[in-house]
Amino acid sequence: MTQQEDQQEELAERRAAVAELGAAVRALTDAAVVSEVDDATLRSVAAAVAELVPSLTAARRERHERPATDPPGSGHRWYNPVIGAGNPMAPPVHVELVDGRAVGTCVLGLAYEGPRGYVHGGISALLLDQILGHAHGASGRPGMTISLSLRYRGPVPLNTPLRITGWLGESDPGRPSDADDHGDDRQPSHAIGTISTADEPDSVLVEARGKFIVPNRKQVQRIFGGEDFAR
Ligand SMILES: CCCCCCCC/C=C\CCCCCCCC(=O)SCCNC(=O)CCNC(=O)[C@H](O)C(C)(C)COP(=O)(O)OP(=O)(O)OC[C@H]1O[C@@H](n2cnc3c(N)ncnc32)[C@H](O)[C@@H]1OP(=O)(O)O
Repeated sequence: MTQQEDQQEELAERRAAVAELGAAVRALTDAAVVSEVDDATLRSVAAAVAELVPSLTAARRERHERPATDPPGSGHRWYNPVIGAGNPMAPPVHVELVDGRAVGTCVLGLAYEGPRGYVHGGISALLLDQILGHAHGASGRPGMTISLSLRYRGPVPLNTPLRITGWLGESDPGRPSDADDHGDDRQPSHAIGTISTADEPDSVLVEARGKFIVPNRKQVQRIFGGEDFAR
């Protein structure tokens, strides 16, 4: 095996282990929010879970440090709170690009509840921000959200397969392209997204409009310390 194949195998192993833990803790979170067992059982589970923490934090990363799952250039985000298999907070949403559109699918359990039986509006905003980000990134230039507005048209049901779609709209027509010495065109992109159930994809429950920019070199330096933020 070449050294590169060795590294690929190691990375795949790491990602599989990370996804395994993510799924197990996600299941624990779901169990914690649906559980109606007696208080003594809740307390004994709490104590058992607390005992597990030090075995994970024995080797830890800090803010700005890359996890082993996301080597430079991979563009991966295994702990992303929406799509990351390693993040128990993430449903996770599975995203595919279909004809230039980003299409996400997921089922949200009771951990994401807002109105009883339905998804919290902030969670809908989180999913749409992500999917708009994918629609923008599909153009080859991943960016950052500078504005996001939502219209909640109908309640989004929990425990129901959902479909989240994002695509790019027209850019600001009147805005001059004042390309500066950092080489960006400083034209925010407009992205549009919707959430519906998988069964009724044409019935829009939430609609989002967002603007994205590609940070220029100075901004990347200021915010991310110069590292290519999207890779
Ligand atoms: C991020 C991860 C990427 C991972 C990629 C992986 C690959 C997979 C692909 C895809 C999936 C990705 C999915 C991610 C989805 C999640 C996205 C998020 O949640 S992003 C976090 C929330 N957003 C922020 O935190 C921005 C916070 N805002 C700022 O930091 C500043 O406002 C900033 C840097 C954007 C501009 O600040 P100044 O001080 O440099 O510039 P000023 O003076 O304020 O701007 C003047 C005008 O010029 C525009 N402008 C500034 N910079 C621009 C630029 N680079 N391009 C175009 N216009 C720009 C501004 O919008 C403003 O316009 P006006 O007055 O509002 O109309």
